[in-house]
Amino acid sequence: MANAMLHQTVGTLQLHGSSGIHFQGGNNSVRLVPKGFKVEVGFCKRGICSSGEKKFSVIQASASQTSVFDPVLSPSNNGTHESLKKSNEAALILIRHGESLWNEKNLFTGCVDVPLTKKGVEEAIEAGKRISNIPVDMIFTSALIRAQMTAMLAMTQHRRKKVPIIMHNENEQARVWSQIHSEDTIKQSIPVIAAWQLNERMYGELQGLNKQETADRFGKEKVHEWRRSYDIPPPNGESLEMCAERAVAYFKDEIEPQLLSGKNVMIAAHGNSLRSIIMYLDKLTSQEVISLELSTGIPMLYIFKEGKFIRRGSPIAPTEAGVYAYTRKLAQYRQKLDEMLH
Ligand SMILES: O=C(O)[C@H](O)COP(=O)(O)O
Repeated sequence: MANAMLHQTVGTLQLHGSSGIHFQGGNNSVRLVPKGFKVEVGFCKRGICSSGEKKFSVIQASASQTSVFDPVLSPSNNGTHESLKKSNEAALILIRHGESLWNEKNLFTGCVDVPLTKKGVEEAIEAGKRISNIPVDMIFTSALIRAQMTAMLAMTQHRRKKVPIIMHNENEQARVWSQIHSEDTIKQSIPVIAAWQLNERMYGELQGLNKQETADRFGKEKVHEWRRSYDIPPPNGESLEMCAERAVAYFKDEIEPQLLSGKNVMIAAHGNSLRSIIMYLDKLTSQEVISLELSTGIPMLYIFKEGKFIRRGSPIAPTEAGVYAYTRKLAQYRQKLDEMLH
C-alpha cells in the first residue's frame, strides 16, 4: 500500500493514497485507521488550523517509524503532545547543495534546474561522511536536481545503510506505481520528500547572467543588495522575504511536526531558501541575515528539543572523538551503530 500520508485539518480532509482511511472532519474524531497505520497528533503551527486545534497525520506506521528500532532516538509514540515535546530530542541537518555547474560558471541560478559539478559530487559525499553517524529518519529536498543529488550522494556514506527513496505522490498513478510491497523493505528505507517550497529563491531576470558582469553593469552595491538584503527583490524575482514566506511556512507546517514527533530530519536545499530557514531557527533580524553566508556542501546540525532549536555547528568528521556537535543521545546512537556494525 502506498505510503499514505493523511493530514486532517479541522473541518477539511486531504486524502493522499488509496488507503480508504476515513476521517470524521470537524470534531477531529478519527475512525477506521487500518492495521499498520498510526495516528500522529501535532499542533498546527500556522494557518491551516485555528490556534490550539489539532492536526492529525495518519502515516503508515512502518514507513513513519525509524526504519530500524533505534532505542536511543526512536520517537515515543504514546506521549501526549506536551510530553512528546518534552521527551523528544530530534536532530535536524541542513545542507546546501554541492557546487553546481552554474556556480562553477558564476551564473545566477535561482530556480533553473542545473546539476552538480564533479567537485559538487565530491562535496556531497564529504558531507555524507560528516553526518554518517547522525540518525536520519526523513529527508526533505527542493524540487531541483542539485539538492536531490546532494541528499542521495550524502546518504551513500551513512553507516545505517538505509535506502533513501523519493516519494512520488504527484498523482494517484504515481502513488500506486511506486508502492513498496514489503514491510521489511519499507523499514530499511528513508522517505525523501521533494518540495518546490524549498527551491532556491527565484532570481528573476538575473537567472543565467554572470554575477561579475551583472555587478559591472548595475554596480556592486546594487547587486549585493539584490543578493543579500531581506526585502529588496532582483528584477522580477523573489526577495529573501518572499522566499521565506514559502520556505519557512513549509518548514513550520510540514517539517517541524515531524521533528516534534521525534523524527530526525535532513534538509538538502539552497543558499537562500536555507538562509531564510536559519533566520527563523536562529531568530535573526533582517539586518543580521544580510551577513549570513552558506558554503556549498557543508552540513549544519541543530538539535530540536522542547520546542527549541539549538545550533550545534557543523560535525567535523564521524570519527572526530571530540565532535562538539554531538549531544549525549547522538553519542549513544553512534555507539549503538558501532556495536551493530562490529
Ligand atoms: O541561485 C544562485 O545563483 C546561487 O545558488 C545563490 O546565489 P547567491 O549566492 O547569489 O544568492
